[in-house]
Amino acid sequence: MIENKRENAEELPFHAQCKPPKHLKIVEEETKQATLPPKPKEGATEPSEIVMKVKEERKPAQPASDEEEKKPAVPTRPNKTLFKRTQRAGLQENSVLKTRTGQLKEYYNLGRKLGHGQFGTTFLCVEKATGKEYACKSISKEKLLTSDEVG
Ligand SMILES: Nc1ncnc2c1ncn2[C@@H]1O[C@H](COP(=O)(O)OP(=O)(O)OP(=O)(O)O)[C@@H](O)[C@H]1O
Repeated sequence: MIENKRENAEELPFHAQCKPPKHLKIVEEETKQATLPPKPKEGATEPSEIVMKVKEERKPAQPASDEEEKKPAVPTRPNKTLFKRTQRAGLQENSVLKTRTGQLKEYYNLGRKLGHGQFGTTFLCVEKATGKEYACKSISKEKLLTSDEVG
């Protein structure tokens, strides 16, 4: 069939005959890469159809490898950590005193509960030495940001 076409092609105008042989070479290379079973060369008369079949067979095989490659690139976890940060008190670890100050109750008398917020509870407390009143807010350590999270 091909040879017949080529013979006929020589009789036709020159510009109409150059392209078909080039397409046939490209299609044969792609079918080999896809390890398709050898097909009769009768399909060679319609190279565009063969190309479509090769692409369709590669699609189901590629999503698995694509997902593996995309997994580390997809920034889903950073978004989750950002979401967690908004749930925290916003206090940084290094804003907490490093030195021991003694027991709170050693210096203050804890009074009634004034109220509570999202991150902790606030109590009235009175300084023993001066009798001055303060609001003392108790925050869970889990609500504090670590230095890693601040970066
Ligand atoms: N100095 C204060 N005097 C009197 N009441 C106070 C004082 N500070 C806090 N309170 C009471 O305690 C409640 C909780 O205070 P807090 O500072 O924890 O509120 P918040 O900022 O909404 O908390 P969060 O930041 O954890 O959501 C307040 O709504 C208020 O009623």
